[in-house]
Amino acid sequence: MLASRILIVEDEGIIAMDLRRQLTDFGYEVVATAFSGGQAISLAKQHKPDLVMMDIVLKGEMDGICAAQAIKDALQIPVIFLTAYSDPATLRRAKTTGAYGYLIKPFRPDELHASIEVALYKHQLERKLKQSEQWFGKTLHCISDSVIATDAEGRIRFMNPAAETVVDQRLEQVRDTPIGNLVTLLDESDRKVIENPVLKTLRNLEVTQLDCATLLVNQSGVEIPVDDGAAPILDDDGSVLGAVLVFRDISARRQMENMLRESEERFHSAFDLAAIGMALIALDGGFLQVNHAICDIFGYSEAELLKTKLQTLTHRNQQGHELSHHLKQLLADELPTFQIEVECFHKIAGQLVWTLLSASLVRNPEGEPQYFIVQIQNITNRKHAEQQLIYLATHDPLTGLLNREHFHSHLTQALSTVQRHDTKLALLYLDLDRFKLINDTLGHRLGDLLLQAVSERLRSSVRANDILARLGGDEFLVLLSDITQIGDVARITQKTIELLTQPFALEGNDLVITASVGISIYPDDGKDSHTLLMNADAAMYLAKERGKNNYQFYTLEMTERSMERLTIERGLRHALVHDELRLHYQPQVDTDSGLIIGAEALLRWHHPEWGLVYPDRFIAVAEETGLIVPIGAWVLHTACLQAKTWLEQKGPFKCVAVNVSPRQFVESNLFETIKQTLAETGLPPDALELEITESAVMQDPENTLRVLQQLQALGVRLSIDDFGTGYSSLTYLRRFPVQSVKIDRSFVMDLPNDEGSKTLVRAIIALAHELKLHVVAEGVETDAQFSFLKTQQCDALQGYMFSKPLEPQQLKIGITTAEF
Ligand SMILES: Nc1nc2c(ncn2[C@@H]2O[C@H](COP(=O)(O)O[C@H]3[C@@H](O)[C@H](n4cnc5c(=O)[nH]c(N)nc54)O[C@@H]3COP(=O)(O)O)[C@@H](O)[C@H]2O)c(=O)[nH]1
Repeated sequence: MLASRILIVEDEGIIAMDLRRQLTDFGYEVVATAFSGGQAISLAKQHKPDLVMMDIVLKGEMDGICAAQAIKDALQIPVIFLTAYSDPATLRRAKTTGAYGYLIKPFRPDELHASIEVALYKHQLERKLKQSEQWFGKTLHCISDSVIATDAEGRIRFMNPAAETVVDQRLEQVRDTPIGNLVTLLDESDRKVIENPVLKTLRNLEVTQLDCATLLVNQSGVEIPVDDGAAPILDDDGSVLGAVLVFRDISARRQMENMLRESEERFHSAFDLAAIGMALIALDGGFLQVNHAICDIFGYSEAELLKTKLQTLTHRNQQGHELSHHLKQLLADELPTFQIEVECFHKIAGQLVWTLLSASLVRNPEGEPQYFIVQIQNITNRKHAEQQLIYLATHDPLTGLLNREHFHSHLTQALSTVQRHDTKLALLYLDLDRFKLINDTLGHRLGDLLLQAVSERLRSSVRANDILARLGGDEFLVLLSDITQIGDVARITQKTIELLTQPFALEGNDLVITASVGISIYPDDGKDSHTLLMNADAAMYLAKERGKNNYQFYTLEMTERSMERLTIERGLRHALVHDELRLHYQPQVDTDSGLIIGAEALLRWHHPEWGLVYPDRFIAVAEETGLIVPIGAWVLHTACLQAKTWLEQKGPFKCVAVNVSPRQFVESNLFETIKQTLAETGLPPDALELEITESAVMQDPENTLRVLQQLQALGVRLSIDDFGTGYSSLTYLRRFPVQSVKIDRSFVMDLPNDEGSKTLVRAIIALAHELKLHVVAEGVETDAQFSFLKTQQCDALQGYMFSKPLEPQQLKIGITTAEF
């Protein structure tokens, strides 16, 4: 332990030396000896001793008392006076310096030692006390709680800055005033004045805590909510020194509490009155709190729902599993919130409710999950509307069968399944025969009813897992799955065709219809939906070509035919634009005079690579694709222009015959086209003869009749081509306004040897003449045929015997058969 350091102030050298010796003997360190007051002050500043031993009477102007005062003020170093004087005046002066000892010379060494030790101990105690006071003072200065201390009479002795702010007074202004004068306390509930807790504490010497909501009215009259309490300050012996009042401005806390309460109220009213369902749900799924809307959604009362768990209401389908998964993610803090559409059970058994469910998790301040907040909206109507839209987008509205697009996705799906199971699929492409005829003659309403009835029959003819679709018009698709034997496909198809041929009784009509079916098999005829569909279509075309009302399996040749058809279609489009079409003319000669009285315009295609292409190769494609309409218009215009030049030669030439295909009747405004062509070319109407086949008439008799009547009124001549090949020729001869019939080449071919042909040709000519119709025989190749036809008084003849079809400049009008 270090020796205490002492400064001696003594102007008598011997005494000073003696004192130094004594002090050293006691174990103190004498830092210096001063001989005057001034020297004492400067040495004290220099050495900062623990104690000063100060003589009172010193040489010089400053005595020891003044020097001690200066040292205490500047350095707070304790001083012990050493003096030979003990008169009251000196003692009084010495006392005012707060001296730590007063030794009267001469003093004993043990007296000196004891005085020094007491002084040093006392100073040390004081210093610690001061430090402690400073520490507490600073603390009180910094804390946000208000502290007011009073003496035992309740007079204010201390106030920290926080208290000064609340009461709106400085300590200096209110020191020693009774605490009751400084603050007034009110009970917030009844606004009655409450006794200051300090006074109660001083009376009872107990801690007083105010338990009511208290308002402190400060010096400015401002009311501040506080929570406060007072405690007595007791001396070690238990005597009361005063009391301390501690209070806190709780305005901010109140504000927070109010905000929280309001927010809770808002939440509760929002919760209860919300138009959408809201619920607080426990972590195990049990409903903790529900509002009216959620009860309405599920049909349960609040009490019933509170006994229920969310998982018992939700469907155990994929969305139900997703919901459970998302709730777990919320618990694991992997999601902040989520929204999901879930199908739920209504209280009414069997009734399902579609809901949009949003959920988030509430955690306590420690982060532990408490409960879920769930919002539930009833979206059943929207879902039904969506389902309706999906249905409309995927189904044919007339028959309720799948539409083309949706069938495609079903087919693709079926293909991927069948690929895994290594089985076969059969795709049936079914087209009703002559449906158009029914539609046009009996009206679209009946046509629609027929399509619906056909759909029903198709439904009844396939198994539940087979897929049916309507492609549009009168085309249907059937996908037969799990095929093991191709024979089964044939049987099912035949059964379906037969089923469709049973009459349909619709609105008093017994309608008979047939169907042509093309079949493609997976994987033999294609491995993807597009190829299978294309090939079934090709097979269906063959079924049509083979007389309709039958089915055909796809073969490779069909693809070749399809490719050919496609190539021709493309080529024809090109030909139209690039002027590759030509007309050749085959003369028609008067049987009696042998003069050329007309010519049939026959279409040729001068293909840049293929050379001359005959119509047998492309007319069918032109008809199928509708290209016959623009091509036919071109033929009409070209033939009329040519006929006009021949007419102008003033010879026997009467008219040009132009073939008109069935589709021109159906798809173009044929009458207008012809009328305009005649007007543009200047050809008289009766110099134009239109050759229409019986099939054209049969496809749409009503419409054809109407157009023919218009054309007749215009003055155009009409001829039935290929006469005799159709089955209702005679009927139509009577009904239609034709001027001419053309005996088909197939009857002329076997003349005059074949008795049947002879009989038929004879009958046709007789009948036609009976009806005042002009008769032309085509395909006349031999003299024998010519002689027979001449004998039968056939009016005109056409055939290779006279001329093959020629380019227009080769045809010499006015020459006789003899000159060919
Ligand atoms: N819609 C349209 N059809 C047209 C048009 N041009 C022709 N066609 C039709 O194409 C079919 C084939 O015609 P084509 O190859 O020109 O054959 C015609 C004659 O060349 C052929 N014919 C004439 N005389 C004889 C003969 O003595 N022997 C024999 N083997 N063939 C002969 O007959 C065809 C004319 O037949 P038809 O029309 O029935 O009078 C054909 O069906 C044409 O109609 C067109 O512009 N539009």
